[in-house]
Amino acid sequence: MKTLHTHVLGFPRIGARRELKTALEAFWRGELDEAALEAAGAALRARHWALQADAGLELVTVGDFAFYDQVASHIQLFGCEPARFGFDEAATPLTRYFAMARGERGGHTDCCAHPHAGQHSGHALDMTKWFDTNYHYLVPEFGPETAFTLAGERLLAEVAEAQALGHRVKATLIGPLTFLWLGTAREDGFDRLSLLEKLLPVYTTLLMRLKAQGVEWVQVDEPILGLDLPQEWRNAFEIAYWLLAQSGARIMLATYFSPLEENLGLACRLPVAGLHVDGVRAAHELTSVCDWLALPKVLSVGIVDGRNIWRTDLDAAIAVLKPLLDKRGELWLAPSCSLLHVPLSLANESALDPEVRSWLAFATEKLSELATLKAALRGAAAPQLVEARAAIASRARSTRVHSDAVAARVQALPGDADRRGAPFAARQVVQRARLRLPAFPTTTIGSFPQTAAIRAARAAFRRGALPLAQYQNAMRAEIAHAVARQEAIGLDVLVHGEAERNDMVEYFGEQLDGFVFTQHGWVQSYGSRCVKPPVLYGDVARPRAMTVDWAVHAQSLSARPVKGMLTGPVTILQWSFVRDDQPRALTALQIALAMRDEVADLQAGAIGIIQIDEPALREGLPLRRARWDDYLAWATRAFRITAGAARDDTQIHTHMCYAEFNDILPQIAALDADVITIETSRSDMALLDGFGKFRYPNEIGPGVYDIHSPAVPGTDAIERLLRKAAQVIPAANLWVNPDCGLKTRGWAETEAALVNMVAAARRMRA
Ligand SMILES: CN1c2c(nc(N)[nH]c2=O)NC[C@@H]1CNc1ccc(C(=O)N[C@@H](CCC(=O)N[C@@H](CCC(=O)N[C@@H](CCC(=O)O)C(=O)O)C(=O)O)C(=O)O)cc1
Ligand SMILES: N[C@@H](CCS)C(=O)O
Ligand SMILES: [Zn+2]
Repeated sequence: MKTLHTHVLGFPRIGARRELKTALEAFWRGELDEAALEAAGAALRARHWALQADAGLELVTVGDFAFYDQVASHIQLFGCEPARFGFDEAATPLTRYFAMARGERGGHTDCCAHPHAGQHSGHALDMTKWFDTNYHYLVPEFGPETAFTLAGERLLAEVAEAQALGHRVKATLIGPLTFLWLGTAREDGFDRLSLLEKLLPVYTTLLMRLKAQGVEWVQVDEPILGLDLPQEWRNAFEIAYWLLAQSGARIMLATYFSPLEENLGLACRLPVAGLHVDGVRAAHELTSVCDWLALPKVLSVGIVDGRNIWRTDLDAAIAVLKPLLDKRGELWLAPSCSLLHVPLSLANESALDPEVRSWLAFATEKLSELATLKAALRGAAAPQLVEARAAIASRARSTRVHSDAVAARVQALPGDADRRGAPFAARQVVQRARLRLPAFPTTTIGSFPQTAAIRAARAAFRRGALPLAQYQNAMRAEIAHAVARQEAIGLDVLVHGEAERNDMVEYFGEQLDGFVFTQHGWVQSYGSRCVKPPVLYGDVARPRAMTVDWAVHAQSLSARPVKGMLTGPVTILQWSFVRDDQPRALTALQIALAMRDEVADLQAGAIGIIQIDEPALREGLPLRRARWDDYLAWATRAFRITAGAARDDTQIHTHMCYAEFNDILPQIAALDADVITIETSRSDMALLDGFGKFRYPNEIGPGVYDIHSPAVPGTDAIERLLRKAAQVIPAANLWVNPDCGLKTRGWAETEAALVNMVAAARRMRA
């Protein structure tokens, strides 16, 4: 008799109507107390466990819920809150949790971070990308003084909560090695791995407590097994899991996002009861894992894509799974990774194009796919299989996916389409003559505060309560307001402020052919902040100009240059759900061609400076270094093709934030943007050293203040950073700007900060 089980590694927690966001933000505003916030969390957990149980999952997953971030929850669970916060005994766990997440002044509002020498002791934990996803986690801080205790009871309480609702439980934990890997050393040279010895006993105690509480399986996530690991980290796995095995808990070791490659044998050897592998990104390894993983260890196959929203081709999946099942006699079926990275449900997507909708599966629909696969593999009747087959066939033969015009344009693309006319040095001369900017020109990154009024106007427009013309007038007034304030502040290069954009990617997706967008397809980006990634289903084309009217309007209001503002092809690709029926490189090229036309139209509209944002260029790097070159070649070419429409006297800017750039500096230089603005303030300009050493040839705007905090930087502090920057970059090539856009900030602090920034630039000129 063959055994089949279905499970999930994790489930979205934000709620179908972003109930978690609403509750959190009300709590932070002081409108909800702790008990009410806890009740909102419990209601979401109960609902999500019920969805899992209703889909026939024998075990519901407990421990994937977090009020802000699952890594932060582990910091509390293991009692390693950084001492710098100086929490007093009276502080409740939730107060401490949100202080770590948002800073003691509650200012953390955006995505990226680096330790900053000048920050106050209660500043928020650093935040960075979770592997190659658009989710951001809070970075644990480790040092020789770090101690671990089983401090948080929340996980055990959630287990009891699920059991009280009648569920059988699989608990989920981040594994000890991944937890240490994801952290940062508070002092240079400190080896995080040296903490393993202190950490393991706490894991063992926790595993024993979970077992005693009746938890049948514990999923322990070690996604770092898909990375190029130093040998000492690989060695540590054997010792660590031998010790954890002493707990007697049944461990399902979970790997995802990347093939195991040289770690495959190691993962299969570890003394655990089961191994989960990513059957989408590491499909080619399934046979080897099946052979190497000795029975009676359980193999869990992540056969349903947890990172994308397409329906699974169930026949193809069955063809993969059947031989594995025949060989092993037991198989667990799951999504490839946690479903945190996809929206919750298609149920409320009434406005979605019905044909495209039939091709999709969000988290809830992925649960049904698991159920159908289980039934089909058992030989039971699975009527859903028929419907699924029809949808897959409809997508494969749809004439809407392919456009002859797009294919012809790609085919006819001249070999030099990714080249500007003259080299940078010559362009710099003509741009300087045209723009006549002072030394240390000041600018901002694009967005100004997305105020409640702006969002309310857009919400009213979408509801049909505000006519298009009135909405457009409201946005034009916001743009005029932003331009006037920038002139008053004394900035040299202005922006229109992006008031009309819901999101820097969704906005373009909505206007391009080949995309559809959802009404409720929210995916958590960090904390309460969400994004609604567009769905890129077909060949991309630009039916009409997307930003020109707004930019020309802004430019008409000022004699100073206004930067046109575009999102680059790699970032649009990276932050959308993209088609899986052609290489990402080709999709990026199609987007690049559409954005190239926008560059040409802005230029024709007399916009002399155009910024093409590529904050996701670094994030798109494959997790394995061996694949970097291929990715970087097509990604940088896509950018250059977009920029390639610019004349020599049109200045092309690009912007990147939250990334470690030093390992891809040659490729950043190869973008050949005339100016790059990057996030550097939180690293105290350390990030700029690489650009200096590399002798980065073009102009640079190193961010001089952190936009994640409401704190207003002083003129002296900004000047200090600029002087530091001028030591590594020729002063003639330096721009002055904040780290990133200001959309999450309020106007009062924005204005005060920019006034100081302009004053610092003037001092530098003097
Ligand atoms: C720069 N970042 C981005 C990433 N990915 C993107 N796709 N976009 C990005 O900008 N990844 C890395 C970082 C992550 N940083 C952020 C920062 C901020 C947010 C954020 O604020 N998200 C908003 C949602 C933004 C949005 O789409 N707004 C829409 C809808 C607004 C809305 O919720 N409306 C309400 C009604 C409001 C009212 O009546 O007043 C509703 O519809 O119910 C819009 O402006 O129209 C968030 O709120 O989470 C995300 C990532
Ligand atoms: N132009 C965008 C870039 C964000 S990374 C903004 O200013 O918000
Ligand atoms: Zn940015």
